[in-house]
Amino acid sequence: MLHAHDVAAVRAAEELAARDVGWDALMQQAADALAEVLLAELPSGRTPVFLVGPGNNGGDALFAAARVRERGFPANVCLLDPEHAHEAGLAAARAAGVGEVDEPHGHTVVVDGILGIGARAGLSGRAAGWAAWQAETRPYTVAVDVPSGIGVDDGTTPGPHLVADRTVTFGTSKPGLLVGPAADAAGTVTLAPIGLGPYLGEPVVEALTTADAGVLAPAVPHGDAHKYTRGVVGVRAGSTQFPGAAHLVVAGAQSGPAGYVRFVGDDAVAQQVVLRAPEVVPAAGRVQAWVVGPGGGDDAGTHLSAALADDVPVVVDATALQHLPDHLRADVVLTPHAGELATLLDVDRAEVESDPWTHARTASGRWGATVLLKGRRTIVVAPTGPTRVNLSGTAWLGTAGSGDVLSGLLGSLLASGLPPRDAASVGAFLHGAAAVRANPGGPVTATAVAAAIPAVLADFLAGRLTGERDW
Ligand SMILES: NC(=O)C1=CN([C@@H]2O[C@H](COP(=O)(O)OP(=O)(O)OC[C@H]3O[C@@H](n4cnc5c(N)ncnc54)[C@H](O)[C@@H]3O)[C@@H](O)[C@H]2O)[C@@H](O)CC1
Ligand SMILES: Nc1ncnc2c1ncn2[C@@H]1O[C@H](COP(=O)(O)OP(=O)(O)O)[C@@H](O)[C@H]1O
Repeated sequence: MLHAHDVAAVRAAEELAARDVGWDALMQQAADALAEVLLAELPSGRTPVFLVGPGNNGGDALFAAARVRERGFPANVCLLDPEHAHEAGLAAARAAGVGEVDEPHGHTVVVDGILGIGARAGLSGRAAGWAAWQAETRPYTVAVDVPSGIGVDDGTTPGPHLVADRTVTFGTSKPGLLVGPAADAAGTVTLAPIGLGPYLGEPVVEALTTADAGVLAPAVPHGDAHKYTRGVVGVRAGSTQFPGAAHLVVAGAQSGPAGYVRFVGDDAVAQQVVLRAPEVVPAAGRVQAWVVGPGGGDDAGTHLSAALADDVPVVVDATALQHLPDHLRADVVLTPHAGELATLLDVDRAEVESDPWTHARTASGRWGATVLLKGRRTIVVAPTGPTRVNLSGTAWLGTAGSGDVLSGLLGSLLASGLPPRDAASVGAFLHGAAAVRANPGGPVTATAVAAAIPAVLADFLAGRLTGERDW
């Protein structure tokens, strides 16, 4: 599991760590780790320019520039404010023979040490000018701790900021490196441990990795399992207008760990579902989880009420999102995309896209439900506990019907006994990985994504899942 902590938690941990080892040792560890990545990563034959701000982030950059120079490679520094630069760091850089330039222009490799976790989001003045230059010329950029100018704690980018190809972050990840538009500005994130681990509390954001199959353990059938102990998932989806959604939700439900799929809906649609998937039972009955809404018709509200009355976990998607009662339970999983969440919260879609985490939390708080906000980095917010962000997948997954497959898979995971946060986050993870598996580097259909899920799930359980994202 990847973990991210907010600025206050990092500051508190640094304070405690510094009591044990001293501030200087912490910074030296950070600079060492940064220099190692730079020496391994930086394109050879080009001189990097280290952009240096007034605080400790600039200090890290200065010490790292010194290390790079000491190892025989060229390095220039460019000070944002020559009156305010980390003194010991500047002395080290000068002693190592690092060059000094007044402006970064002309460099094609940048190390961004302007601001770190001490920054307010949005750069101004000279730093904003550097951000504009960087956006225009796109030098290869490594950010120190965080790209300068992002909203470190919320993942927003309300003003000028740098955009990195790689970010070397210290001690723990930060929310802004995982969620929202800021995460896109971070590029590939490398975690450099600097010994904060023992001093950090519970993370605010987590992300599943290929090593987290333990989350699926409660859903794995053992020797004496049968179809009912594996869980029954009930599907209330599709309509005469959108019969395909019924097939796709069923395909998603059948791809997961549950042992039985029921379908409740329009008779003609139910007949088609059974023709295509003969394992499905087209009748109401006891279920351990419901999926309601994809391709739903005028009766989506009635289906939602019926599902909620059953007192089992419910996945609420698409049309059913228009019929929410005032209060829901934590085992109800709402699965809007940004447009649907905007409608639910009566805001513009662009507002949700610029600050997805806040809006997902708002919805979770308002309804008391678990919210899975779909997108490039799908976000799962439960009423309590850390947010989970999904780092698997491919932009090719943005294809009609793939959300229907996801809702079916989530229903299966819930029916098999996973708690809502785990079901939602592992469902998004497997769904994204299946899209890559279905056709690496190219287009996929929702049907192909569903078909790829069982093998991806098996590989995940066996600890041999690779290539789970294409970015
Ligand atoms: N505290 C420590 O011992 C460690 C800190 N480390 C580094 O220190 C960084 C944090 O250092 P600081 O607390 O000095 O903070 P920063 O280096 O982020 O800089 C804060 C300074 O920038 C100014 N500032 C804030 N927002 C601004 C904006 N939008 N535009 C212009 N100026 C702005 C502030 O007034 C303040 O003077 C971390 O991100 C990390 O890189 C690492 O060396 C690891 C150890
Ligand atoms: N750019 C993207 N990168 C990765 N995944 C994406 C991207 N765009 C959409 N997705 C994923 O594709 C799925 C689309 O779901 P949804 O919008 O509900 O589609 P539909 O309603 O057609 O089924 C979601 O799982 C979402 O996270």
